[in-house]
This record gives sequence, structure tokens and C-alpha cells, in this order.
Amino acid sequence: MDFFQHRDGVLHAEDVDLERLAEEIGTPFYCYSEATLVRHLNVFREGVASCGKDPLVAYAVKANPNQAVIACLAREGAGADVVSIGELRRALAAGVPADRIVFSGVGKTREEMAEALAADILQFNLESTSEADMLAEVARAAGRRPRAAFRVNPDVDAGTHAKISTGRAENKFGIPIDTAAQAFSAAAASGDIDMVGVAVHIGSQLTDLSPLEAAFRRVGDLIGELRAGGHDIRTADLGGGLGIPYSPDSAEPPLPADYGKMVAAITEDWNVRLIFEPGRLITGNAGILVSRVIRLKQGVGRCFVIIDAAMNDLMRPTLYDAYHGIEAVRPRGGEVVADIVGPVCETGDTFARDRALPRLEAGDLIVFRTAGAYSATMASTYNSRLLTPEVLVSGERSAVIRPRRTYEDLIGQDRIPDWIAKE
Ligand SMILES: Cc1ncc(COP(=O)(O)O)c(C=O)c1O
Ligand SMILES: N[C@@H](CCCC[NH3+])C(=O)O
Repeated sequence: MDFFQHRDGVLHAEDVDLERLAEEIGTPFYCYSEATLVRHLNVFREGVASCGKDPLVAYAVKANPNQAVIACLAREGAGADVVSIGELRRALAAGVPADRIVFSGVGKTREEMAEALAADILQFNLESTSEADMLAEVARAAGRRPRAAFRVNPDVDAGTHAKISTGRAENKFGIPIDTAAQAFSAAAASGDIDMVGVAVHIGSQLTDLSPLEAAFRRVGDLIGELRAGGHDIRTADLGGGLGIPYSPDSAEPPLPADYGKMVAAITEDWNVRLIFEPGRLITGNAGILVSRVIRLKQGVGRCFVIIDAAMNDLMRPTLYDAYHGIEAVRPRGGEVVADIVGPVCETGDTFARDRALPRLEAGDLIVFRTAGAYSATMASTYNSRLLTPEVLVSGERSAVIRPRRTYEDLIGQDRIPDWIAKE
């Protein structure tokens, strides 16, 4: 059965024996397709290939930071967009060259800056003037000269879920675009930072190009203004954010090729190196979550399918009311309309309400589609559940890329202070 969906709508014919994997690994587990990851990276790269000279695709590591996933993309030449020292270390350890790494995020600490500076990353994306002051201090102390961009906030509504919208004036991200010229001048005047670029990212899971277009046009105007003010702007980081299809009923998000055409037209005379930071688009439809039905329970007027995955494994439905396609691995005849729920002690531990599915029985395997991005990485051990293992499949091959830990590991992480242990 084909569970990995290419971004261009073609189902990939990867023959994955999920039943065998479930026997070997136990459920729940995440499963990623290497071919689909690579395919998505290439679809995006082809889409933006005509956008200026040597565009950099810096994979947003936060979407799926498994070392094997980053290494697979690094092998294909991807860079990385990181937002913490942990992500920077992951990217470097997975083989992403430092000169393809950009460091985003509103809360970079002195220590993080010093480490990224020592690694000589391509660019810091600064999000406030106080952050620029801190980077200047760190750079002076280290005797190095970082390259940096200011991320601007264009005050554009991305039309996505409020919790993942980042480009409105009221959001914490970036500096207001109207004050950017002063911020650039102040940062450049410090003499410690090479202010090379402008960055923008207005949100995630965008299903319409027009907010991106509006934001990019503002960035274009700003680049003109900055150059007129004497700044040597050499890069423009256009962020990530392109949406992917989650539900067969929702509108098709724009294709990377259409996005690329839009970007190429707007940036034609910018004369900069463009940087892109796609995350979800690369990994989202390259991953699934496999779970087993524990039991069925008839409630008052509703049927509950209780599965062994829970909100701690896949938070998106409870956090954003996100839709994930759910399918039976070996569909039986008939149909059931049910609530798909996990074992966690919260009503929010509901993946779907009133979902029509083929009839299910205890022991059946089911699959959550589109679970390669912002899924395993947002998991927790709530209810003292173990983190879900991850598997990578590549044609006939499969490898566990994050093994299941033991309860001893989980419990042994904690320390009982002497004074309690003794009493
Ligand atoms: C600065 C930045 N770049 C890139 C991304 C990746 O976004 P997406 O996964 O929607 O492509 C994000 C997350 O929204 C982000 O905050
Ligand atoms: N965690 C969000 C995406 C956040 C994007 C990060 N900038 C999701 O699952 O959709």
C-alpha cells in the first residue's frame, strides 16, 4: 500500500511491509520514506531553480530533526535553518556544511551565538536590535565578524492557523519593516557585524501565495531603500511556509513550481542570493505514524476506537485541530463512523471525531498520513509513555533511526534527592 504522498500529488510506489515492521518494532512507530524526502527536496529545488543565482535551500530542521533525515537531505546538498544550538549541533553532526546553515529565532542566547560564530555559519537571522547588540558584543569578544540579516515583520496575515502565523505586527517575530532601515544602520555602525541580508517568514502551512507575494514585495522595497542608504545587501532569506495537502477535501496548496515562478518574477532585479527554508514541504508527506487498535468501546451514541498512539505522540490534532488522514493497513469490509482516541487521560487525546473508516477490530493496524513534519519532534512522555520509535525505509531496506527506549531509561532519568530517599 502507498502511504507516502509526493508533493506533486503522485503516490510513491514504495513497497513497505508495515505489518512486518510493526511486529519487529512494536507500535506505535513513525515511518519515513527516504525516496519521498529526496523527491520533495528536488521538487522544491526545481521549483526555485530559476530564482536568482545559486539559491540555497536550507531545510528547516525543526520540522523533523532526526539525524538520519537531516543526513539524507545533507547528502543531497541541502543546507539547514536552525533555531537552537541543539539544532545547529544536529545539522553539523549530520553533515550539513556550516556555510549552508542559517540561524533563526527570537531568543538566541550569548552562548548559542558564540558557538554558531565559532562554527562560522553562513548567516545569523536577527530578530531585534537588542539581539544585534548582543551579537556585536559576542563577535568583538571572539574577534570574528559574523554575517547577519534582519528578519523583518511585514505585518501580513498569512491566513494560516493563529498559532503558527508569524508575520503580523502583533507576533513576536522580526523587526517592524518600517523601522528596519534604522536597525540596519545601527547594526552596521557597530562595525562588528557584516549586515548582508534581509529575512522574512510569515507563517507555516500557507495555502495561498498572495500573502507571501505581499510580504516579498515589501522586502523588495526595503532592499532598494537599504541599498540607497549604502548597505551592501547580498542575501534575501524568504523563509519557508508552503503548505501541503493534509485532507483530500481541502484546497490544493500551491505547487513549488508556482511558488518559484512567483518568487522569480518578484525578485528578478533584486540581485541577491536567495535562501529558502522549507520544512513541512520536505518531510510532511514523507512520514506516517503507525498505530494499533487496542479496543473498541461503545459510548453513549458514539463509538470510540482506542489506539496505542496518543496525543503525546502526535500533538497536531489536539494543538491545532489539525486533520490527518487515517487509514487501515488491511481494510476490512464495511464502515464505521467513530472517534479515534488514544489512551491518555484527557478528552483532548482525540485524533478525529466522527471519522468514517473501514470497520476496525482490536489488533488492526492503522496509519496516520502526513506525519513526517512537526510530529515525532513535538512528542512528549506525558502519562509516562515512551517516545515513539522512528524508522526509515528505502526501497526494500528499512532501518530503525530512533530506537524505542525502555521504561528504565525513562524512570532512571529522574533523581530522588537524598533527603527524600532517606526519610
Ligand atoms: C524562521 C522559519 N523558517 C522556516 C520555517 C519552516 O516552515 P515550514 O515548515 O512551514 O516550511 C519556520 C516555521 O514556520 C520558521 O519559523
Ligand atoms: N508545529 C507547527 C508548525 C510550526 C512551524 C514553526 N515555525 C505544526 O505542527 O503545524
